[in-house]
Amino acid sequence: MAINSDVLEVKSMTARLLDGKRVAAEIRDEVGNEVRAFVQSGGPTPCLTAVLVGEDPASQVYVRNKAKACEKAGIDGRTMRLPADTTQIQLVEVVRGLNADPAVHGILVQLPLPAGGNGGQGFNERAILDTVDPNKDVDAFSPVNVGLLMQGRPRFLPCTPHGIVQLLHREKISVAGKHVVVVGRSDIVGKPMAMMLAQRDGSCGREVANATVTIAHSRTANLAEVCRSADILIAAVGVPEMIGGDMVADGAVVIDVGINRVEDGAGGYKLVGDVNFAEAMDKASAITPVPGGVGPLTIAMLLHNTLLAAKQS
Ligand SMILES: Nc1nc(=O)c2c([nH]1)NC[C@@H]1CN(c3ccc(C(=O)N[C@@H](CCC(=O)O)C(=O)O)cc3)C=[N+]21
Ligand SMILES: [Mg+2]
Repeated sequence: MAINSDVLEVKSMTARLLDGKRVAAEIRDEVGNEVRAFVQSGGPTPCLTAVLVGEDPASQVYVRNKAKACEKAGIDGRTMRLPADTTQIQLVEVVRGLNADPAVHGILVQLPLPAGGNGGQGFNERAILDTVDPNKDVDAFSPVNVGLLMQGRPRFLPCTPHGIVQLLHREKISVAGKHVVVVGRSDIVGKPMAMMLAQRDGSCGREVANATVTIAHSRTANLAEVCRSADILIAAVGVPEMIGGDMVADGAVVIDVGINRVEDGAGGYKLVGDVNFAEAMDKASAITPVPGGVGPLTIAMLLHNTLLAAKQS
């Protein structure tokens, strides 16, 4: 008997893979070209300084990746390594020193700060981030930059949400009029992401705007149902594979922001997202992988912001 797909009603589809790694490489090349042109025209070599407190293995990997990416783009990428027993006052002083250094255009305090830091008391993270000069705040974490973003006149766009905007734009996925569900309400991803996609015009990056946005979180009632109502589902919760196939509508676009290190059963670890990839793959029309999705875009947009900071200095 001939197989007639209309009759069989083929339910399972395989999603298009959104190759964040490739798009990030494209953006890094563009930034590299702009850096060269800027320096050739007499501008200073853009300089990003990451402050790394303690020896968290994941943070070491990220900071090393940032330094490598800077170098390739012609950006002076520096890392200040401070011991885990650095005090709050010392860390604030380090940030003030970087604020005052005209050779430094971008400052990034790598998070999380070590839990037992500041002589066992833990750091006041907010106070440290608030110390970063808003003109050098390439993470866009400072209250001034969050406020400017909220008002639709951003100075810097936060790197992870901006990376997602770039990915959607370059993959020609329109958000206008669509229902976007952002799962997670962090200051770093969830909150700014929702704001950026809902804005009226292109102020927060390209033509990615005018979405109808729902922010869902751990206290959302009927979370699976809310997620299933999304045309575009953005998962930023930090819980490994929390978003199952039952939470994804047929044909939805799935953006997985999670970077979770879980044991691989062979004594090592592997990276998984917040989305159950295999399950979501059968439902979604397009999906980002982990690794190779949103993570590399975050770094590419950090380079972009560092160039912007140098140009504005
Ligand atoms: N002040 C500050 N700014 C940040 O932007 C910041 C931070 N602190 N703390 C940690 C998070 C996390 N983050 C990532 C960046 C790149 C990858 C990345 O490149 N991921 C690769 C895999 C890397 C790996 O092998 O671990 C990928 O997804 O393909 C992941 C995560 C930036 N963060
Ligand atoms: Mg999936």
